[in-house]
Amino acid sequence: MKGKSVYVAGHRGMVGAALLRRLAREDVNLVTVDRREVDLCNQAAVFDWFAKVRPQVIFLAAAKVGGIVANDTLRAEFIYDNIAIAANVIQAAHLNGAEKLMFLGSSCIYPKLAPQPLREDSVLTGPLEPTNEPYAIAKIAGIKMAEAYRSQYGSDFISVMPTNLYGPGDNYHPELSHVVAALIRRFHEAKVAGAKSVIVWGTGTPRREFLYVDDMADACVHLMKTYSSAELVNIGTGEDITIAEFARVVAAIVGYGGEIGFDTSRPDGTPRKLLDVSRLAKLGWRATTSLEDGVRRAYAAYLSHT
Ligand SMILES: NC(=O)C1=CN([C@@H]2O[C@H](COP(=O)(O)OP(=O)(O)OC[C@H]3O[C@@H](n4cnc5c(N)ncnc54)[C@H](OP(=O)(O)O)[C@@H]3O)[C@@H](O)[C@H]2O)C=CC1
Ligand SMILES: C[C@H]1O[C@H](OP(=O)(O)OP(=O)(O)OC[C@H]2O[C@@H](n3cnc4c(=O)[nH]c(N)nc43)[C@H](O)[C@@H]2O)[C@@H](O)[C@@H](O)C1=O
Repeated sequence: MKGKSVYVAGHRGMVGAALLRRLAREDVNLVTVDRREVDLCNQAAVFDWFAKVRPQVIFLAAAKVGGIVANDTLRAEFIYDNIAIAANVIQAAHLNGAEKLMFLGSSCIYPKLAPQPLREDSVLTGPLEPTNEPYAIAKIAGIKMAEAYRSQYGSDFISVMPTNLYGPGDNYHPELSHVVAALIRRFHEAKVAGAKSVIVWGTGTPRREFLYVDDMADACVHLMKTYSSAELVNIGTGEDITIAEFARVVAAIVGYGGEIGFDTSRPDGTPRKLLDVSRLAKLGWRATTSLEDGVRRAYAAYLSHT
């Protein structure tokens, strides 16, 4: 990467912004472009911009992203936008001689009932979780594109599968966000209002693995520098927690002392999503931010923007 032009697609998003923070410590020429100038769903705009700028290294961290309800209700947008973004950027990278591209997938590409922890080779071995099937199918298309361009053209395109992420720059929308941001906001608002109880969606029994976004960015930069192969690489902590336990962690950090109830009319989604991170460990990287520290930092970032 040294001295190269490095394009972060999605630089205003949670992961993209963390990548910019991390890449500021590298000797690279950072390139970004605003969505109002180049809509990555627009093939002509993407092709024109790439032909002009010709970035050498690309982190593809732009996507239509959201929590379980966003995925389940905006199903057409999740499949269309994510297929279009992956197709346009990967093809433009190829046409303009990019030296390396990293595609960001997601742990939701693995079958709903795949053995845990989820190994990279379990992709396409069974049915997907219905709430996020459109998003997962689009992400699988991106993975398969990276693989196909590597095998047909010899392109150095790699794919990483992050677990559930959180941190500064997260989306705090009450309905459309992921669970970490949703609970930080809900517990904070309950504390401020002196509310007696807070409702958490679902049964509280699903298990999730959470990775702090600056750890995610560090893992991406590490792999961009050191990894060149068709096989996927999971990025996570290797540890998970039930949603009920997680809600208690957030409540304690926010300082909310009331009751916690569960709304079982809300979807649980995948019963468990824990990544097997042994490949990543062999490649020389592991997460360093504990869940408590990460949630503390995320809460501080939330407070500084409210
Ligand atoms: N958050 C998570 O828990 C997880 C995320 N991932 C993956 O990580 C990557 C980053 O996610 P995250 O940072 O959380 O998501 P965000 O929603 O925070 O950021 C997404 C970024 O993509 C940009 N974007 C979306 N659509 C377009 C478009 N049509 N044209 C140009 N830019 C566009 C957005 O631009 P703008 O800000 O201008 O709207 C934004 O900067 C994604 O690939 C996601 O699938 C994977 C697993 C878990
Ligand atoms: C990252 C990943 O994110 C999505 O999948 P998900 O893991 O199900 O994500 P989630 O964070 O929205 O929920 C995690 C768990 O938490 C529970 N939960 C409780 N209370 C709230 C709550 O208030 N909000 C939300 N969103 N969830 C809640 C919720 O019921 C579920 O059991 C994918 O669609 C896909 O986009 C993807 O890749």
